[in-house]
Amino acid sequence: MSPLLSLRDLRHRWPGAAVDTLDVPAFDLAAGEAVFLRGPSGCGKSTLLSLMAGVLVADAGTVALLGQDWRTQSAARRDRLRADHVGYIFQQFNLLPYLSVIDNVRLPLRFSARRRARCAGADEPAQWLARLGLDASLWKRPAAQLSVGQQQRVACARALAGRPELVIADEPTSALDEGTRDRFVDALLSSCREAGSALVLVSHDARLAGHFARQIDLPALNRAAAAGGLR
Ligand SMILES: Nc1ncnc2c1ncn2[C@@H]1O[C@H](COP(=O)(O)OP(=O)(O)OP(=O)(O)O)[C@@H](O)[C@H]1O
Repeated sequence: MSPLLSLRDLRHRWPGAAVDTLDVPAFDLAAGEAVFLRGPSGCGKSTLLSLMAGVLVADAGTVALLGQDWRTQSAARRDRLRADHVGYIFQQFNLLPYLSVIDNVRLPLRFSARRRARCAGADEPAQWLARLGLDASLWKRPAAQLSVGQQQRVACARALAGRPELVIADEPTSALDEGTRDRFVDALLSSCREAGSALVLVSHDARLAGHFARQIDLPALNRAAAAGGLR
């Protein structure tokens, strides 16, 4: 079966930089697979996530999601592909603060007919909130009134709404305390399994790696790091 996400001979250099940030010969992610991506600060983890989601386009090589290379798509087509197939959980959540919790979770469905069609029912956004342990008394509140841990659960429910094939999480636990962190990662992993979504999660926190069957050390994968370009 062809992979969900396939990288081949990927090269990326930021404008003005003297060396490549990333030079990755090969990486495949299967449908529904969960991967923990780690590496020291500045090694290119967030850059790689942006390339996987088609937010950035590689200078060379292939980054294909569902067989479609981001580099050969127009900007409008990339936006469409991302809205249809990718859920993104940001370090600072990026919720709309004055919108209610439930409307934040519904947002991706407004931008994607495909994700609307994949919803198990009209109340799927509410089901993800419940699944992630967010009390129903909070669902109509503006997102800004929630605690950091609660907002992070809303961000996960939003990423999962409409069951995108790929969920990307960039340091989603950095604002959480230690006890909450393990529970949060377990809830995210089991929710992704239930949604059938693959997960790429980046964290500095090596202790979280134990939750994942597959772990990737980015400097080991990245020829630019081996060449001494970055570090
Ligand atoms: N918008 C940008 N413009 C130019 N250079 C950038 C930009 N974003 C990142 N970089 C550079 O690319 C390299 C990798 O940065 P990136 O944010 O991907 O690393 P990271 O591993 O995610 O770091 P951290 O763990 O600290 O978040 C760094 O040298 C950084 O300075």
